[in-house]
Amino acid sequence: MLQKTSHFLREANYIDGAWVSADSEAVIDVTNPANGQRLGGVPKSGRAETKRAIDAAQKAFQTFSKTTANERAQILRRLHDLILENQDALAELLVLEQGKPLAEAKGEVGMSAAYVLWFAEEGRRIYGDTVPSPWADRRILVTKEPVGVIGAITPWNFPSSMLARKIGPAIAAGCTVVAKPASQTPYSGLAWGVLAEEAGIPAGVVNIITGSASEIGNELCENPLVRKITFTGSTDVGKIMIKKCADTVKKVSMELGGNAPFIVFDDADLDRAVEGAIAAKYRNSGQTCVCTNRFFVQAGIYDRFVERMVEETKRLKVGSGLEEGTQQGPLIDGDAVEKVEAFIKDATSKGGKVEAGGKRHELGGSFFEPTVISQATPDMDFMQDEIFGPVAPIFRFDTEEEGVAMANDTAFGLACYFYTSDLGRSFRVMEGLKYGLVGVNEGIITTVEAPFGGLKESGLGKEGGHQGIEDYLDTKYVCIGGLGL
Ligand SMILES: NC(=O)C1=CN([C@@H]2O[C@H](COP(=O)(O)OP(=O)(O)OC[C@H]3O[C@@H](n4cnc5c(N)ncnc54)[C@H](OP(=O)(O)O)[C@@H]3O)[C@@H](O)[C@H]2O)C=CC1
Ligand SMILES: O=C(O)CCCC(=O)O
Repeated sequence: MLQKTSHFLREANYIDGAWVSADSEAVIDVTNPANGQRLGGVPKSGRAETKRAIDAAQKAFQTFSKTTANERAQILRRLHDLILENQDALAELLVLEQGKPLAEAKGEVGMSAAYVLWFAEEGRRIYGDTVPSPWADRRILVTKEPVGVIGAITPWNFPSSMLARKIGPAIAAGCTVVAKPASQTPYSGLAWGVLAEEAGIPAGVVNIITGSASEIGNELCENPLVRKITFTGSTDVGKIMIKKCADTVKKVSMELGGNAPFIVFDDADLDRAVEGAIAAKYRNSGQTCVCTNRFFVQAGIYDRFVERMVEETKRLKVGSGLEEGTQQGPLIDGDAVEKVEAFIKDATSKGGKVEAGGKRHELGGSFFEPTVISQATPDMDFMQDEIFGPVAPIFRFDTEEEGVAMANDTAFGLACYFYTSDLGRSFRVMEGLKYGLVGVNEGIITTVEAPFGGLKESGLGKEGGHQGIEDYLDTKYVCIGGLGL
């Protein structure tokens, strides 16, 4: 382990500028998914610790919300520089607890820095409006103000960058944060406490707490001091949180599950489509909410596409994320492996054909072979459910209308992709797909400059882009009379 990595491996919570244990001293074990070995333990905090963190955030908000946008931009720039200075260490930490290949982890940490810089800049452009008044003697202003304390809950698949999308805009807007990282990958979350401390962010502005999901989640949702919940994770938990936030009428932003279709039309550039397909399917071993869940391929190109996908899938190097050249790390845990096996069993029992992979990898543990299944049909489970693993089911369709209808046949609406060389079709299909993110002849599209967020049961709100700061702001209408005009 790099010396600097151990500097970031904190086994305490960061509350009100101090590193503290759980009241009970209980810990949650954290293991390395590549070898099952224990990496360490983090506090198993609950309601009481969360309440203290919220109180600290509320106290800090009183002064932090009064800082200028420029001061906050400087803080965020320091944070950005620190992330980049420590990119290797933070990436190694991420690989150790999450398993993804080091190159992807470095990319994720780079993305975290990019979000922080983006919001440093956006914070200086929080403009209000002056509105033409219907009254000759009054004037109308519309101002934007930070919403207050933010509760942020993040998943294990992007333990660094999902916090960047929440802490970045919160600080830029003048809010304070209580964040709960996933229990399987808490170190990358706690590292934000180290970074905040070293960037000189005032105590109480950023608090990171690990522990019982339901206790911390309930306190964040129910405490009236928290004015907004931002959550990335499964749709099931997102729905619970939306309901819990109703009693205190909080703002909610939800980045939930996806069921991304990847449509390949007969007129697509096959090489480009296969390259995009491999990236969109197997990034983070398929454990990304924007990873392709279902490939829909038009009949005229179907066999050639399957053949090429199989060829490229078999080439993927599976191994520990820290090993040079690894393209596929382990899945997060044994449950994830069992879930993937169940999808394959269901598909093969209904006529699906395993063309590549299909079983646990010889490396053992939670390593799984990248898998291609042809002859997929809509009655198979992955038509509706998120696989979140390295399985590529390939469905066949005949007409454009049929392809789009199959792609839209889901409760989800996060990312979708399609490949065609026909400009008219590009617009027709783009407009017909009910998704928040659309890749046209591109398989990797996430960037800090663009609004990321789903439709339907994939979520509410946007992260990134100029839209990404809106949810951290309240809009206030001010009517000024008595001006003697
Ligand atoms: N959209 C996305 O990016 C993601 C989608 N998923 C999907 O969800 C499936 C399950 O993954 P999983 O990690 O269990 O996702 P969860 O939604 O369960 O976990 C995400 C975060 O929510 C927390 N959480 C869990 N239950 C509650 C609760 N009742 N109240 C408040 N917070 C809670 C978790 O804490 P803790 O870790 O302590 O349990 C974690 O921090 C995946 O297989 C995938 O299909 C998962 C992750 C990300
Ligand atoms: O899976 C997610 O929740 C976010 C994906 C971010 C990315 O595309 O880099």
